[in-house]
Amino acid sequence: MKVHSIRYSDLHPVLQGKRLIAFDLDGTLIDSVPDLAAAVACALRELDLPEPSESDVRNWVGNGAPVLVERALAWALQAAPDPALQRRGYDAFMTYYGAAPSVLTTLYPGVQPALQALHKQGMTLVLITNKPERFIEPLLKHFELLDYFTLWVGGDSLAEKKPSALPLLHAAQTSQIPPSECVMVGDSRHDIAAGKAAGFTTVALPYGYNHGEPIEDSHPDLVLSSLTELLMTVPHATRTA
Ligand SMILES: O=C(O)COP(=O)(O)O
Ligand SMILES: [Mg+2]
Repeated sequence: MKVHSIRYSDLHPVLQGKRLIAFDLDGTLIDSVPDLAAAVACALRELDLPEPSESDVRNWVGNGAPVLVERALAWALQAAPDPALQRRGYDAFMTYYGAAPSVLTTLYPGVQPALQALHKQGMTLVLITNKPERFIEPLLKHFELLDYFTLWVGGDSLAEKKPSALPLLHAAQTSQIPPSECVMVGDSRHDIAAGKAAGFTTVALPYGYNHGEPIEDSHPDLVLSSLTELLMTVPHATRTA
């Protein structure tokens, strides 16, 4: 038996029979913590409170902006913030972050070519983040990714956010693709929990923000080291006798 020819498949086997891929944003496509941390620090300074470090903020990202601000205030006060202070902190954070959401933020390696290739393959790509909706479009535009996505959902777009299945089911339903043909790709336990609850296949990336825990603990279907592995070239040996 000898190897007659080699063909290369463009897609990872986990994408076999799949038509929709839902991507998380923070910690999956973009390393946004430097800008988030800068905005949190400015907001706390405005309230005459101590400023957390970037690595503190890294552990607080994942449950949306209100919870990020609440965690920062609780850290600074060593107690839960009252609603009035939470409101002031949130408003200040939103103003500072809105003014500079992509100054220090970078795209993770391989993201652009992976999205471009998946889009070219005819995959429906959607974005599901817990970040407030108003920041999504400017960020996708800044990184020239907007055209790859047919739909985006923010943490404040619907009645529930990840780990709820709701935003994922909304994306599947809007795209008229059954959950069994959908994949959730993300960096945090909330992405994996939401994906499982929605009946999506789950793919995790270990380089983002997961509250300091290994993403393997959430038991995703697959862990990849970068998005380019979704396009892993697999040699197929066609054998002849
Ligand atoms: O804003 C957050 O808390 C996290 O956003 P993500 O869902 O894109 O990771
Ligand atoms: Mg994330």
